[in-house]
Amino acid sequence: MASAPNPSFRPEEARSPPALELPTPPLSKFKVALCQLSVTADKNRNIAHARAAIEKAASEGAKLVLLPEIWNGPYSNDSFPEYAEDIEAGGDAAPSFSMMSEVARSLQVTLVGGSIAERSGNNLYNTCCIFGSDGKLKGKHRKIHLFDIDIPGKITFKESKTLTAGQNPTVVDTDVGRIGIGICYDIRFQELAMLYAARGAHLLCYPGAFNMTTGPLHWELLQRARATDNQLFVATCGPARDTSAGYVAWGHSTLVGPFGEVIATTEHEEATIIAEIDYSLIEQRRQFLPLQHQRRGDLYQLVDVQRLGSH
Ligand SMILES: NC(=O)CC(=O)C(=O)O
Repeated sequence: MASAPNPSFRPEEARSPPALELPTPPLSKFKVALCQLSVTADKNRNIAHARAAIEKAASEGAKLVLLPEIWNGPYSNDSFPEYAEDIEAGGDAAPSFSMMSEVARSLQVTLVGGSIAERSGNNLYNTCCIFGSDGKLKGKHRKIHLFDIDIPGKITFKESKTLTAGQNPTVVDTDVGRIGIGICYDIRFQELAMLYAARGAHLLCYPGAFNMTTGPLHWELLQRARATDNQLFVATCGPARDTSAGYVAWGHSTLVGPFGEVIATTEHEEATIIAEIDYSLIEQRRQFLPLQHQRRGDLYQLVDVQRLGSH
């Protein structure tokens, strides 16, 4: 049955929530590095290894470097407490954190530091630290959606056994644009990506370690969906696959452009992808396909509760 047109519909009021203007970043065309690292049980080795990968990426011209989810130790509930760092205390209590800050400053790169387990009081979080090219902490994203799944005969994992969920979406302004951050399972929640787009993000970064059951079906699909729906860049970075590990990661770190196109990707071995991001493509794609102006805000709305709360 055909429905009657909504007489109160005004296309110009239909964006939900009102999209912010895309800010002009200091750099709008630059190289990004996705460091798909091998991870062992030796934390000191992992830290030195990550540092060497960041240095190599910077020497090849990368201005933005991404690390994988949980890169300083094994991805397991048994390991999270052992490898966790007290980021607020810093220094010896946070050697991974200190290395990232120091290397970002000395190489003058923006660093989306994958994630590490963070200890804060009695809680543990799966936390991504984002450093500016001056080495200062620009933002800290605690994984909002914990990875609790049970696919019988395939994979059961409950991050909530040891981890606490973060409470805040994270958008940071950097030399290389406005970046929205999610960690792995966060990529499954389109509302978060839409919120970041509405807040003017150019790029969404998801450090992630999908697995051998969901990875083949969902990993690339979700990245391309987030990029296509929101018409922005999406970058992901996972650990290299270790088939002897308790949790076997899918790998396949990838950069996707605002038309849903895979710009660069890799398989499951250790690798660093260096690729170019050109933000002028965002405006171009949005002109070709003006989704922001065609949303039916009279029929559905995304509510940004943090922006509502601040008024
Ligand atoms: N490991 C994760 O957080 C997510 C994942 O593997 C999945 O969503 O599948």
